[in-house]
Amino acid sequence: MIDDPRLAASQPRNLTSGQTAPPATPAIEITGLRKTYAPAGRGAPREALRGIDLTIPAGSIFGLLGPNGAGKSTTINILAGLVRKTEGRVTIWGFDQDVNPRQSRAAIGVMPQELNIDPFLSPRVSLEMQAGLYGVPPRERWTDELLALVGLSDQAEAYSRNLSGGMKRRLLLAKALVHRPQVLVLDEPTAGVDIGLREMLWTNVRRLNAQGMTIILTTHYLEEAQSMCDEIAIIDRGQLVTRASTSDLLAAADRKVLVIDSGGASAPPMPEGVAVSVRDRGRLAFTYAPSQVSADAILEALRLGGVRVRDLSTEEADLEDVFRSFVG
Ligand SMILES: Nc1ncnc2c1ncn2[C@@H]1O[C@H](COP(=O)(O)OP(=O)(O)OP(=O)(O)O)[C@@H](O)[C@H]1O
Repeated sequence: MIDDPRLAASQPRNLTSGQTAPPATPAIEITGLRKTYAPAGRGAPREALRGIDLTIPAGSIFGLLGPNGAGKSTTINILAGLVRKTEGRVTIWGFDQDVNPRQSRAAIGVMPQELNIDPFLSPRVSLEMQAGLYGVPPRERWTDELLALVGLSDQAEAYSRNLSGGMKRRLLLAKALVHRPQVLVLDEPTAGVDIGLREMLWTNVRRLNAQGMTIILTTHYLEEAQSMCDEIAIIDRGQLVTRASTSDLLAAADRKVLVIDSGGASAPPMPEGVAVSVRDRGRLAFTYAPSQVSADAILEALRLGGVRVRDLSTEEADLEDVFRSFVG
């Protein structure tokens, strides 16, 4: 069920000018969220969300991760008011979606995955119309600033159908910001985009976040989530499997790699739990769980085996390891 964005509240909050401090309440509070899609034809109903509880603190850059079909888009579409939840409670910037639908809608802006742009409107007209739909009075609009922010000032009057795919994405970001939402949701914003657009996006995200905007991000690029997000939730098959700060998740991954240049010597017997592989230029890589085995034990095994260590480096776990440990 698609709701009409014209129902949104007409009170833009001047967050990006730094007027609104984050509230004591979280940016988003989700409790017992369930979504069952009605069956298509004679098929079975599809349970996309099976009881999600999630709190997203104000001011964070929050990553919502999960494999295909996990329920990320369903969650985001419920937050955006585009999909009706089956059960549960959703609060955005302190406003309960069911009690204060207009205020909760006005507090959130969503940059969707799909390029849903009217081909016959220019970026300027698109932004003005979007601002109108959100009830932003003309004197409070920031169309020129937004066009500059996303690097579309030169294309402001062009037909949107003549914009490149990357430019359309820039316009989607600007559209999500017309009503100066406190919470910005980016649904797979960098899927298939070039490096220039990525950089523009991350620069803007960091800038908006520094000004107090809460950012929620879904992405399949885990290195991007690792570098951008303070906190991460992983969902799988409609359920929350973990939620923690990025640094705590990485620390808990319990995986390290010790890489040595042995001058071509092969690996001697290793303590239990150490996996050996060969890297480029014959370097040996020892993967181990720091909670079970110390680097010292590996070096001692090398010494006992008569292997000289010419050079040595270590690698920490990354978000990919964390992700794999939770969703296989
Ligand atoms: N409109 C719909 N009607 C029926 N089932 C749907 C609908 N939208 C999503 N689903 C189903 O709900 C489940 C969750 O889908 P969702 O799109 O939320 O996952 P996702 O985590 O965003 O996946 P992806 O990373 O592939 O975009 C999937 O099984 C999907 O097939």
